[in-house]
Amino acid sequence: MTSSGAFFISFEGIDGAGKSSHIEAVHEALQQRGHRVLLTREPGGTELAEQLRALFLHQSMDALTEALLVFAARRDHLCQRILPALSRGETVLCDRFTDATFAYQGAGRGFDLAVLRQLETWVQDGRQPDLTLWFDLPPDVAAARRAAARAPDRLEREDLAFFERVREGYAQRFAEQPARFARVDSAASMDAVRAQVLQAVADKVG
Ligand SMILES: Nc1ncnc2c1ncn2[C@@H]1O[C@H](COP(=O)(O)OP(=O)(O)OP(=O)(O)O)[C@@H](O)[C@H]1O
Ligand SMILES: Cc1cn([C@H]2C[C@H](O)[C@@H](COP(=O)(O)O)O2)c(=O)[nH]c1=O
Repeated sequence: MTSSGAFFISFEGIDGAGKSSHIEAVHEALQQRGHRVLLTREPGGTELAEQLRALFLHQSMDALTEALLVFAARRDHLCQRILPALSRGETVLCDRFTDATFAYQGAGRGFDLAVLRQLETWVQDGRQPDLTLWFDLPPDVAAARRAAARAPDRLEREDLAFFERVREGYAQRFAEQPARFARVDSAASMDAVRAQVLQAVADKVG
């Protein structure tokens, strides 16, 4: 929590795990409790970062380029939107943040974690979410949900083994920083997932 009483909450998980389906419920619950809320996403959230997102999702590139693009987008997003919102006392709900980079580029692509840690330090200067909701779901279930919902983008065309590694990457971050994370069993029904999510937010925000 910042000195102004605002919270920074991130939503994480493999593609199709259910983040987007529940972020709006958190938004509404916090607004009903009187919070002013910034709802945003990564990569994205600013004009520049949204342009980087379009490149990231649709152009092929190597893992270092992926990492540099998402951290460049993150730097702009943090400086232009997230930090100013927190300073104004707004609570920030962010659909993905740096745990995604460790999970996708680190665990998924096998990119050097030490380099990612260095980039994380330069770009964020110690700033981490106050709470990270990790929507955890087996990759085969997530793939079936995605297939029923939409056409895949570049990352979503990766195979199940890739998403197993990404899931393991999230589990690793969870193990390293348990106080920051709440694991959500995303295999449960929509209503049961929403209840877990709202409880985790209430436990943190009060
Ligand atoms: N608990 C659930 N039970 C059944 N279906 C679900 C559940 N949660 C989400 N879904 C469905 O799964 C699909 C993917 O969900 P959603 O778009 O919220 O995932 P996501 O984590 O935001 O994915 P991405 O990160 O790739 O955008 C949607 O069609 C959604 O309706
Ligand atoms: C922040 C971030 C994201 N990604 C990947 C994860 C997803 O496949 C896409 C974003 O799409 P979504 O529908 O908004 O979830 O980008 C990544 O690989 N690395 C990152 O740091």
